[in-house]
Amino acid sequence: MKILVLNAGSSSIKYSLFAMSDQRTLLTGIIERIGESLALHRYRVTGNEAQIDESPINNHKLALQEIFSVLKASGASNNAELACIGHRVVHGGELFKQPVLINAQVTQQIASMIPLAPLHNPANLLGIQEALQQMGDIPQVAVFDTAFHHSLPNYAYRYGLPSSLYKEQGVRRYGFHGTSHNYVAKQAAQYLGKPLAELNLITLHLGNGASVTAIENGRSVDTSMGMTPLEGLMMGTRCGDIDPAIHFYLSRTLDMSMDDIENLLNKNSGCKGVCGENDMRSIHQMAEAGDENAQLALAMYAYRIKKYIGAYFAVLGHVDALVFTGGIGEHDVWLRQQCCAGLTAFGIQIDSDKNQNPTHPCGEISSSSATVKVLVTVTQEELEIAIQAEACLMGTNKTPF
Ligand SMILES: Nc1ncnc2c1ncn2[C@@H]1O[C@H](COP(=O)(O)OP(=O)(O)O)[C@@H](O)[C@H]1O
Ligand SMILES: CC(=O)OP(=O)(O)O
Ligand SMILES: [Mg+2]
Repeated sequence: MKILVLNAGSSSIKYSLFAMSDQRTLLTGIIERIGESLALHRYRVTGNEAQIDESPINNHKLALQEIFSVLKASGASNNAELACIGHRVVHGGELFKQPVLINAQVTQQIASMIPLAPLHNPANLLGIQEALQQMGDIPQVAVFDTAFHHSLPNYAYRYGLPSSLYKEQGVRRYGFHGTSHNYVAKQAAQYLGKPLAELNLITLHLGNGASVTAIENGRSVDTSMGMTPLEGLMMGTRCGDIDPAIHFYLSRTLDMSMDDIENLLNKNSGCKGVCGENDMRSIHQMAEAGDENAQLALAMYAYRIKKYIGAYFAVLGHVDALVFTGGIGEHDVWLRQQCCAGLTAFGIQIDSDKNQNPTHPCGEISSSSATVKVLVTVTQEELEIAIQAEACLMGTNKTPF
């Protein structure tokens, strides 16, 4: 059985084709900068050279057409062999606690959640619609970022706002990156040789978007992102936790519209707002060259993570392991050191040699005397989506959370 996974973001689409018998990747690619003058398409058919193509791709529809033509030309699959297409859908609200086979009603329900995820759900829906046009009646499965966090207790997911806003408008914490938190938690359990249901973990997904999750006995009990992916850690371009009164202040003193503020907080804040750059590798280069704003952005980024580690220690009482993942969590040696520094009282201590070069796909970087393991795990959101889509398709899908 082969499964194609589409992870459509606002300006990029990642895709992977898997052979499910041994979870092998047959083809994987990403189109970035969709809508800009030159989009960048990188893909690789396993066993062949990576291909890079720069050309204008004006919209998601064209990007998807390109993906399907690569898929067909690669010979990696044809329509007959493709069992289903799995989609990452960011917001599933309270409706979707597990993956679901997509039909017209599900599509409409995902659309109804656009106000809760205006930057993500429209792109996910486009992916679904285009796949339908391109591939006809091949089954499609939606796998939700929010699903893993359905186990949050009400005192963790409710905001201190009037109950009617929760009951009538759905204003609550949902949490995101659930597929990744779930995947790396399973990897950590395997590494530690214990059932996930017996483990307390703090998982840190640090990519362009970033979130931390407190996992108690294998279930998510708190997470840093909120009603939308804007809350929590400071991110590449998103502000994370801020005083909500800043909104009124910006509106009254700078006459900013709601759209201006939304754009500012999502796209021009976080590291980009502080130092003008959102890519962590570039921020390090700037900091090393003496740029004080870049140095400040790094210090703020690490400090926010450390505060959440402390908070989730208090939530969990006992922690078996911290798990770093995402492009930054997997690669940024300095950052891992920085956000664990000074936490020996919690049992956290990093071995700086191991931290330089953690083993893949799951490496331990804590010192041998530490009571809390610190792990670096490569996340595979697309593979996890394929695994969950297969279970959904085969009807073996049980509510896992
Ligand atoms: N070697 C590295 N050191 C520090 N940061 C890195 C490194 N490699 C990638 N990153 C950072 O990872 C981030 C992207 O993470 P990724 O998980 O790929 O993003 P996405 O959320 O889009 O999946 C970028 O900020 C990038 O700079
Ligand atoms: C939900 C979210 O923040 O996703 P991403 O990190 O892909 O932007
Ligand atoms: Mg990622």
